[in-house]
Amino acid sequence: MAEGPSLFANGRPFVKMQGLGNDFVVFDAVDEPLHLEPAQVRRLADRRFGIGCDQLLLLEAPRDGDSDFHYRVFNADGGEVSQCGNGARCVARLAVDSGRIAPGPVRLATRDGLMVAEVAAGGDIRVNMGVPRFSPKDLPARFPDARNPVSLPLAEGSLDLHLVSMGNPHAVIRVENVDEALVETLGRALETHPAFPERVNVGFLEVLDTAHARLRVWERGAGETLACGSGACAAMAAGRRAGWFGPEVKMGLQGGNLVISFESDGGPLWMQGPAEYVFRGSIRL
Ligand SMILES: N[C@H](CCC[C@H](N)C(=O)O)C(=O)O
Repeated sequence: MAEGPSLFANGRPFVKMQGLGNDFVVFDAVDEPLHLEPAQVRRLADRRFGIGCDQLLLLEAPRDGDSDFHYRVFNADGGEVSQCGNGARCVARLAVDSGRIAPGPVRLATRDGLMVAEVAAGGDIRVNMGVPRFSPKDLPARFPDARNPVSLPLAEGSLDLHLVSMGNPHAVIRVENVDEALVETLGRALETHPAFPERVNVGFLEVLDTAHARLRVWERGAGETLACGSGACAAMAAGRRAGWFGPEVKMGLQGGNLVISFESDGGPLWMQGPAEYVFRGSIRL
């Protein structure tokens, strides 16, 4: 089919990828740096006027000797953030397939720290998501004291919020049944609550047993997604700290399952799950 030469000439190549339905537009900016304004990110993420995604990811050249790549995350609302777990699996897959590095672990540096990803048996990707942090100031979150969970007064009662930072802020709420959780109503209200100066991702966690749970996440800057990798890690960390979980949990999200495990008590969290290509293309920015 004739491509309509002028329409696609000089477009910037991109790859569309997804992890359990959390979807991404990925630009490989290792050899050719790319600067995007928030308005450009919003348009690229728009499912009618752009390509469409929950987050836009940049794979960049390393900025230090301790990493193979620098990894940047932008939410659909155009804001740059410091972590995206499902996205880390996708850029790790792209990095391995790009042939730029020898087979083996991929060291991804973010604004918040270093993550190591590797291809697991069966083709999934495993990512060391680092050590979860529980001090409200790490999110940041402003509450009268450093207690965690915090009880947030609402018109119809109060909510226990389990606060976790995975490099990005999460508030986890335990619910009896995720299918009946008020994900949009509460998610939207909490995302922009003044207690969270940088806003917050809101997880709704249904504990099935010490090794199984279900989770829905209202994501900062993207709304409810089919899966949230850092949200699954935050929910596991909160549940482990509260005594609900053992050292490994199969976390059931709308888009599928992630396996989240602690390497040791107080140690880093590992997240394992799929990372898939959807299509590639080019677009004039
Ligand atoms: N909305 C998140 C970023 C993406 C997180 C999610 N897609 C994941 O897989 O971790 C935030 O603002 O921190």
